[in-house]
Amino acid sequence: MSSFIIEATVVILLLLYRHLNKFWGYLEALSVPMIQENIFSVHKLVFPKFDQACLKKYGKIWTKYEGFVPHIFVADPDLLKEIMIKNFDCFMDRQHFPIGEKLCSLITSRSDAWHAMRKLISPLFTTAKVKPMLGSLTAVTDEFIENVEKKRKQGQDDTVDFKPLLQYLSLDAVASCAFGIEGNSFQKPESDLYKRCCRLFSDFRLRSFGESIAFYICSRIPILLKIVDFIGMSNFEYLFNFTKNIGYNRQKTRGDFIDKLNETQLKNLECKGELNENQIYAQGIGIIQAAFETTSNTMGTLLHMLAKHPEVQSKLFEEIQDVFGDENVDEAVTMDKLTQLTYMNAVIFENLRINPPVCRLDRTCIKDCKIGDIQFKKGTIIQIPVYAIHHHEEFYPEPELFNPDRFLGLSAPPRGDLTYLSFGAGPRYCAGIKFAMAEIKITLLKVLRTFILKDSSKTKLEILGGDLVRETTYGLHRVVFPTFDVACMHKYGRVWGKYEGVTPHVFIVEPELLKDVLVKRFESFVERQYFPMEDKHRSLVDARSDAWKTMRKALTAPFSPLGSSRTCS
Ligand code: HEM
Repeated sequence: MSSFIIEATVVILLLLYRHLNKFWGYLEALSVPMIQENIFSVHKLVFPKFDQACLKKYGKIWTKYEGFVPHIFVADPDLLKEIMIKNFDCFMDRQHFPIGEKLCSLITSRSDAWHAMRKLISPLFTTAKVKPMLGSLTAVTDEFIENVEKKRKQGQDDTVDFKPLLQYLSLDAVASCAFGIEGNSFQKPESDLYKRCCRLFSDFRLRSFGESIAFYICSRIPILLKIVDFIGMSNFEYLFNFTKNIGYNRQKTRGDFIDKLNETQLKNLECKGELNENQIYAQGIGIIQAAFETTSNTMGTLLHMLAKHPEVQSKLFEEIQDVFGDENVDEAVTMDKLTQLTYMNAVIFENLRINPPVCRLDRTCIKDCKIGDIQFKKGTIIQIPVYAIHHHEEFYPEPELFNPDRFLGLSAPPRGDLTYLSFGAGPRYCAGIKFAMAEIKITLLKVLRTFILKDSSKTKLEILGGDLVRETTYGLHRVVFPTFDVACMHKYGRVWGKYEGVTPHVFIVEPELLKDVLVKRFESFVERQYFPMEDKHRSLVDARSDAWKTMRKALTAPFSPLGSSRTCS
């Protein structure tokens, strides 16, 4: 008996040794740079910046072992095309986390389950499906604007921290459009739903040396991940029950995401379908996980970039005025109008290049496969350093420059060469892009019609370290000033008036009337607003009537008649 135990132990140890060593020497043989991981400082590591430094130092491919698992980092667009598109069947899955089949949504699903889930979810966020959601989106953005204004008044020096407000907005948008419920996040900012959504991301961050070490050990022995809950399983469980409850209690159909889940479950009961009940209602986790932080993060970084780049802000405002004129946005928003905002597309795409909310993508090799000189072994993780690719000089000259003109004329993000990866690539491309773009565009146009975003010493955007989902979280503070002119135009239309003391002032935005004042009837509006000063101090800028004519004639320098005010003579 005792010899049997010894033999069995030896066999088990040999099998374990063989299993753990199945990749022994694999990365070393690839003859590409291999890096060592500093396991003591993962909590301090800012992954996007670290990847950027690696790309610069090692070139477009580098590798490392995470425990016994080989990771290959690929920043080469041609190789990425092979992995993400041409050989998709060998690299279909994302990196696996042990969350169990019950809580597995489209995001975390693998192989056959992924096919069935994608078939279920893809048709739910097409342009035709997003159209009827525009009303709900505008209502949620109205509430957002009201709350920004409230916060601005409550705070000092017009500073508003946009981060939580944008999170409420994106949560309420998905709650109302997909789940058919009122999120009410602005009224109940500490709701369980909101807190769970935040924890989906914050629980996945390492904050200390101890957590770095614990995660290092647990990630090498996956069964421990189920005991030491690094993933935040209770958040997944909460969102699963949240979705199922809404599904079960739905009285009237609305043609939305929840109806689709219920419909699929009903068919399932009639004859067994490709997905079981758990897999169907787990999709709620995926939709919230995919929509919440990505969209709020994008809108936050966008507002940040616009505060830092007033020239882009003005150009965008002009485009919004061209498309919407003095129409009430709530009534005028249509998919067609949103499509006409082409400069806005370019601004959004450029912001997502500089600040991609998903800074790294990954794939697992599920079948041995050779591409070029590289033999990919089943079980290898492919890491795609999106942030580093987007900030690489070879792909984007002057990569740190915010230049929306790079994407002028594009109605969708570039998908040709794989140097632009904000929404991913290949068959696992983002399934909610149409919804995300509509939400971002409506928010932007409402913000810019109500406020002017200004930079201040408090304007801040930072990428937090130790983020294991590789999804960055930014702390955002901005200064906003509602502009009197913009607010009035919104309220009163293209012409309005006021008295300043006893002097009447007429404000004109109407282009035809402006043409009359500035050009056709120039003789009646030659002078700028009068400020008392001695005539001998008046230059061309403040000269009056005849004096102006004489000076203007004498000066040959180019001089534009554009001015902000004219006095009627
Ligand atoms: C600006 C906002 C968004 C960004 C930047 C974004 C980005 C991404 C990225 C990078 C991926 C991974 C793609 C890959 O692995 O190749 C992804 C996947 C996904 N996104 Fe989005 N997303 C956004 C908004 C949304 C919204 C609002 C929804 C839903 C309403 C959504 C639903 C999904 C789903 C379901 C997946 C998983 C697709 C699959 O695995 O087949 N996303 N998204």
